[in-house]
Amino acid sequence: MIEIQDVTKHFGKVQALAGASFTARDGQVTALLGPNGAGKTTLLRMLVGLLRRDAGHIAVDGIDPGRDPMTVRRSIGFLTDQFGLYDKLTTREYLRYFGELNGMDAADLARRIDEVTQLLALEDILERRSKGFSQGQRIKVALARTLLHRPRNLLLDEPSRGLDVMSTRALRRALAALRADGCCVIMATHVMQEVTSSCDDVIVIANGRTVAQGTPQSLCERTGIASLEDAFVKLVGTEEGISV
Ligand SMILES: Nc1ncnc2c1ncn2[C@@H]1O[C@H](COP(=O)(O)OP(=O)(O)OP(=O)(O)O)[C@@H](O)[C@H]1O
Repeated sequence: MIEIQDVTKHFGKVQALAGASFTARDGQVTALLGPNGAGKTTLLRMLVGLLRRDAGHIAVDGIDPGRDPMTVRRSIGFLTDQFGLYDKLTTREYLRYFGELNGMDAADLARRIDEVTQLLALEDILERRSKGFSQGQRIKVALARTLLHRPRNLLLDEPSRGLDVMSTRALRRALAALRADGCCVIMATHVMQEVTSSCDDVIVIANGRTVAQGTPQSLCERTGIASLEDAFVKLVGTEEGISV
C-alpha cells in the first residue's frame, strides 16, 4: 500500500506539489490523472526516493522512502519517461543484466524472462540489440525490466504512450495479472480509455493538489457527468493535457 499525506515540493519558485494526499491500495490499479505540469512525475520520483519532499508524509508498505530509499526501491518497479536501454545489448541480455542486479538466481531469471516475453509479446525483439528500436518497442522492453523482479509496488509513468493496439492489449493483460497477484499499481496517464479499461481507482491532481479520488464511476456520479473525460475536465477546471 502506498500512502501520501499533505506532500509539498518546490523547485525554486515553482510549487510542484502543494499538499497532495492519497492512498493506493494493494490488488488495485490506481490511475494518477492530471493536466501537464500537475505534479504526477514529481510524486512518482518522490515515492522511490529520487526526490526529497519539503513537507508531508509518505509510506510505501509502511516505509518512508526519504528515510530508507534502498528498502523501498527493492519493493518498487518504476517505469519512468527515461527508458535507459543500452544500444549494444539485446533485449534478453538487458533483462538478464537487470535481473542479476536485483539478485535473481539464474534459473528463476531465465524462467521470468520467458514469462515477461510472453506477457508483453517481445518474441520478435528478444534477440535484437535495442539500437534503432521504435518508441513502442523501447517502452515494452522498459516495462519488461520493471516487472522482471516481481516488485509488489509498480509505478508506471505513461506506460501506454507509443503502443500499438496489440501492445496496448499486452499492457492491459500485464496490469490485470499484477492486480490478480495483489500488487499495488499506480499508473500516471493522459489516456482516458486506459483508465476506464484498466483502473479500479482514480486520483485526480491539479496544481500539485489532490482534487478527487474514487472509482471512475464515483467520479462521474460526483460530477453528474457520464463521461470520465468530461468529469475530469470539470474536476480540474481546465481542458489542458487531455488526449484520448
Ligand atoms: N527538476 C525540476 N526543476 C524545476 N521545475 C521542475 C522540475 N521538475 C518538475 N518541475 C516543475 O514542477 C511541476 C510539476 O512537474 P511534473 O513533471 O511533476 O508534472 P506532470 O504532472 O508529470 O506533467 P506531465 O503530464 O506534463 O508529464 C511543473 O511545473 C514542472 O515544470
